[in-house]
Amino acid sequence: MSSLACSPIDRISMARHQRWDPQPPFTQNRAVIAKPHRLCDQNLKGLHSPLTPRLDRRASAEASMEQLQSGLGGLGLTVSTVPEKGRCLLTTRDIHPGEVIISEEAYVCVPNNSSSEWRCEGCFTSRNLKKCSACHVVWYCGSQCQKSEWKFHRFECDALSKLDKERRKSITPSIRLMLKLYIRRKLELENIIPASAMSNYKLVEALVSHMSDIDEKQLVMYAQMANLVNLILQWPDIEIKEIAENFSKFACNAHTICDSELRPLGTGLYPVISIINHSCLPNSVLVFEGRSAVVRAVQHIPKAAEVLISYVETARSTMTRLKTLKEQYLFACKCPRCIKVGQYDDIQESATLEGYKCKNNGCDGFLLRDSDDKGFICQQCGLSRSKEEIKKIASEIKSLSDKALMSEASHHSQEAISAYKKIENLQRKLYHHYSISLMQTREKLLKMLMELEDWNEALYYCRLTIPVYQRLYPGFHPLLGLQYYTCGKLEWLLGDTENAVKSLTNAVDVLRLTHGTNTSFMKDLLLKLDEARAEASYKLSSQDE
Ligand SMILES: C[S@@+](CC[C@H](N)C(=O)[O-])C[C@H]1O[C@@H](n2cnc3c(N)ncnc32)[C@H](O)[C@@H]1O
Repeated sequence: MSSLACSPIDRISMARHQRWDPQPPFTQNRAVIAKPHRLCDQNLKGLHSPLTPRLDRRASAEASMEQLQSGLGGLGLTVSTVPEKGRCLLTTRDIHPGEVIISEEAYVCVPNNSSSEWRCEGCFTSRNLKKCSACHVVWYCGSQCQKSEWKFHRFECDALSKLDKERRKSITPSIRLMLKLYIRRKLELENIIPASAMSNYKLVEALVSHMSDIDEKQLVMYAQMANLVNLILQWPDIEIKEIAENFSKFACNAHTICDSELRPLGTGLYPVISIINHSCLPNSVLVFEGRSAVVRAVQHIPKAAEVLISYVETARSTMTRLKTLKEQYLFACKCPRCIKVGQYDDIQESATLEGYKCKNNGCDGFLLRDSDDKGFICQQCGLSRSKEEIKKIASEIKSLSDKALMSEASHHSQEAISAYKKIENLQRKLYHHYSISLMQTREKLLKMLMELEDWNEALYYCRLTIPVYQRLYPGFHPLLGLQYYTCGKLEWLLGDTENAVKSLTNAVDVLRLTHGTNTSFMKDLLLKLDEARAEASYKLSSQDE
């Protein structure tokens, strides 16, 4: 009773392994603003100073805040302000694990299209696409999506169609998100799209921009991008300075929209969910159902507690997380994990995740630099490893990585796999078995082997990653649930029903909290678990007979 109705490759997640891309848009990560090409003159004057506050603007902001509070009140939530963090979202009731805290439609969103990948403007699918025949920038899967987007695209299409071919090529998703933001504002002002308590331009105005904290280089980039937006729209009532500030808002407030398996699809602005602050030990998780953002509790959240999600990959050393948060979100995290920076436990954890292993294969210790910086000493057995030996292995890994990347680029999968296997071998000698780098290589192999439908080998590498996932993502983390799911699907496919039941059960235990149970993704998982259970009991009863 196998469920092999569709091809196995469809049944197994792959692209979420993209999360290790050096430029993440990964899951809860915020959007990365892509640099536009070939831009016109800059206008930096006064960009550092805040926009002139007007009295009427302040009054209407206060009114908008009151409406927001009443909208949130119905959900058992409230907005407050805390020193050092700014606004924050608090609960006014107990929230149970798995409960939806808030869900929000995108105020504006765009697919992350590039020169090599396109998605439908409406539903983000990459199948059966047709280009807009007027602007040649936007794609649709059919007339339904085209119709639903038309009220926005009407204006955008008109503006984009006037650009020459070269300039159209410089239209990045970030530029399009900004165009759509101004179009949405216009539609709201003209009452074509009604503003509501939980969805209006005032909420965008209230977002943090950090304009006075960002460096000159970044400002220049935002000014260039703002110029381009201004040039495209040519509307008299928008200021370059305000557009630049909105780009800065995107950088610390926009979210990467992902599918259920956390594969990035697009970028969206969710002004209410953007009130939620960060913790490296979050009590909630943000997932997407289509273009809607959904925040679910992953633990019990008592009344009057702050709702917290993670903006960054939590499976990183404290130093790495702090650096990323500072660079991208401009704050120093003081969450319960980050305040431990420099303490012995934290040093041990960082050295395990990102450092080297003991030379003695039987030893589980972690290594720290010796006092004269000539090498590293195992903190458990005292054995030392020289810098030269480490450098030698690291340089072998580097040249193999170059080779693997070249093979991948030229679609020589077998060559790439063989190079990655060699890398994995060397990394096992170099890094601790909980190392993130080693896990990334195994993820890479898992993904490539699944593409080649080598299920046995894929399962081998998948199983190796599970203990690392369990350590890196304690509690209820969607990535842990998804890894169990991949493992369960491979086991089921290979006829290892007993283990498939265990892995799929583990997946359900995590994912029902992070993803709920109503989506087609979850219904599919629950169905697979039922089928695996039925097959396992059938096998058992056949053995008894
Ligand atoms: C998406 S906004 C969150 C809402 C924001 N506090 C506000 O007032 O609108 C992200 C910004 O909030 C602040 N923030 C978020 N989490 C924080 C934390 N744990 N500690 C300090 N500041 C934080 C930082 O300024 C960050 O750039």
